[in-house]
Amino acid sequence: MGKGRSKHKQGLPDPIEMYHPHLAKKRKVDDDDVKPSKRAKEEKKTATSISRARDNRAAPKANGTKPKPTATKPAKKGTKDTTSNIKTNGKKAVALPLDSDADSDDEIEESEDEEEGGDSSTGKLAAVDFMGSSDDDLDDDDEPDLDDDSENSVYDSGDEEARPIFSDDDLSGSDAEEQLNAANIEGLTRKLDLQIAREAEEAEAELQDQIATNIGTGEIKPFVIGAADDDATNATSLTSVAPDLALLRTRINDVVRVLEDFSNLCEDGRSRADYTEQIITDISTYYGYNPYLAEKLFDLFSPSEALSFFEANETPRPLVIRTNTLKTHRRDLAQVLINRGVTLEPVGKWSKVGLQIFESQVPLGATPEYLAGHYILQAASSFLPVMALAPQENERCLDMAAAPGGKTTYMAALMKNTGCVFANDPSKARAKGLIGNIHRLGVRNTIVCSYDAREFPKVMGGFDRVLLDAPCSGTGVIAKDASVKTNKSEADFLRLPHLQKQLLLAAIDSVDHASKTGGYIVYSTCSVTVEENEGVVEYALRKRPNVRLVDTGLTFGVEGFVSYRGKTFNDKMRLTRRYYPHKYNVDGFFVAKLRKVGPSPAGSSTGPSVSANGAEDMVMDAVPVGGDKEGEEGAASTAVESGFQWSDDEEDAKIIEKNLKRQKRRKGIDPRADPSKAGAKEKKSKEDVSTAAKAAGSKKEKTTKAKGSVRASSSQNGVKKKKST
Ligand SMILES: C[S@@+](CC[C@H](N)C(=O)[O-])C[C@H]1O[C@@H](n2cnc3c(N)ncnc32)[C@H](O)[C@@H]1O
Repeated sequence: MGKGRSKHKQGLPDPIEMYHPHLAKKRKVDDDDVKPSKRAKEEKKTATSISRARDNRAAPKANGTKPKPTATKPAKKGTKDTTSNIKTNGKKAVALPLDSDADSDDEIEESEDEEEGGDSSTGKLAAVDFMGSSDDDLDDDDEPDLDDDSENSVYDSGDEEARPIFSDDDLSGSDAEEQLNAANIEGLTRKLDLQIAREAEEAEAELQDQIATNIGTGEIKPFVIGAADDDATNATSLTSVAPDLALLRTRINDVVRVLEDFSNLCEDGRSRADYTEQIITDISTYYGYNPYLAEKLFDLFSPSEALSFFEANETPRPLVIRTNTLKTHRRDLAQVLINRGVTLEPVGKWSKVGLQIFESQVPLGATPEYLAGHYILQAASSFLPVMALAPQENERCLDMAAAPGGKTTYMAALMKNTGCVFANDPSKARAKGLIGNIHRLGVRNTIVCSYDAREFPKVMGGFDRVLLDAPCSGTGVIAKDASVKTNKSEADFLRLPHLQKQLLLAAIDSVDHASKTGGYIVYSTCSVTVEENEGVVEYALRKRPNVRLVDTGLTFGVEGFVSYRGKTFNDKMRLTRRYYPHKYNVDGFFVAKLRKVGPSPAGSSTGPSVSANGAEDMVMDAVPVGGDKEGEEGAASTAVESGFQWSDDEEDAKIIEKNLKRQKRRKGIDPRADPSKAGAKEKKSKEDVSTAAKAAGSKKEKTTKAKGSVRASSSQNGVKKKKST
């Protein structure tokens, strides 16, 4: 487990270098250069190897070919300290910076800091000792390690110093001088040989580089489009069923270069659109995307950054676990897992609960600690919306789309099992996983319910904070689910934003603007498209003038778009945060935080006027699981030609109505049948919700009762609810 995974730390990264074929190739030469361990020992380790390691680290990915990319392997960020299973971070001290962050939002973590002694240096030393103490049976050096760090190590094991080849102590008098000369000559000759060999290698690599990319001194223009047009066979070979991937890759690189220096490199008579069209065709063939999605994703970035994004989607993100602070401390968990043969390191300074796993001798989903709920396997980026939400103790919070509960259980942990979390998910199958996680992790302040969240304001409101981690197209998690490449069509990018907009309005309407401690809504998706993110937030800002965008409080992330392809968004959209795999080595994600400053407009707290059974069908279709052929056809009729489009309310309504009718027909229900019958079904469906949700009441009149149950739940936890509900 963990082998072959990227070893780059997640989150706030070292400076990112965008993909560049030359650099990549050069870097490969450098990498090869340092490979023979003999040479590594001969050369002085310190300054040179540090700078080389840094260079490597700054280039998380490079040129690659499919299906087995020949890419330079992502350089390892950390150096494995052979005295423990903790990775160092290119620093001399092996200290595990556990919980060294000054800010603290949770008592357990604070107490950890206190335990470490207040003095940060002491704390670090303690951590060193702690890690060192567990080294005896942890040395996995015997294990053939594909990801052996030694190549890129900044330091070898421990603090072992680089020893000079010649030591004064070994030599004396003229004998010594002779020996010295002989040794010197031998040493110098060897050094010279190595240097010559290296130069020859570099020259060869450069030559290959030039041949592959037609770069030369920059005077030769890539002849990419004409080449394909003129030579039908060549064109076919690049785009046919079995395309020549190496050639395709070369052409992609060349077109990127042209697009980034268009006035100098374009062929006569060729427009930017010609090149763009070419590269999108090539990218979809090379990486296996449908052309619609390839274009949509390509448009988000500069050409070279787009290539980095597509490339990053070809490799998995590191495995991360979140410490369940309801049951343990990260330091303790780390130690136990290290003892089990897990190589890990804190996920980054930005999180006090995440551990990034590099290697494991045991299945992490089946350790006693896992079963006891000491941790949950959770992608690093999915910590972020909860951190932005920052739920407080004793608050009443709603997780609108909660299954399988990674975020719900994190919320409960931050609230220290006080107050109340309503965890909602309309998919009963997925809700089972949610309930399982809640039990395993020892969460006691959460009520599970199963509504179409668009109905939530009708069911109950007055929450201090609402998290809407919306169903989405999953364009941020393509590395995890490659089916997204082919099964997301234009129809999905119409249908999903409609649903997301309605869900966001419902989230806003469920919040108590007068909350003493909160009044916040966090909207997140694991998608990077603008329609599902800024587009949805913009719509909500327009429809609900009683909300404002506020700072997410997250310490890293790219600013959201304030304008995109001719559409201008609210100026505050820059407060939203985007996360990209190629930039932070995390899943693609979007996080926006809103504050409700006044009551929602009268009559606004309703979702679409649909029956519950119809709504549930809609919900199921909205869950990101493959393309719905029927849906595609239906929505395609309203689609506009361009790759990027905005829909209005009228369009929303039409699409929803169409979908509902179709779903009813599929179920054998006449869509024109008497709605009162649908009402009967609605009643039945509502009877199905979990017992806890029933207590909350499925009708508005029952809201007061539901709130009573919330109070009961809170007091069960021995906590007095501050705020009157
Ligand atoms: C991105 S997943 C949520 C992941 C979850 N927040 C977590 O961290 O484990 C989106 C969820 O939205 C749910 N969903 C789909 N349509 C919905 C709707 N209309 N109302 C509420 N939830 C919905 C899906 O069942 C799915 O579980």
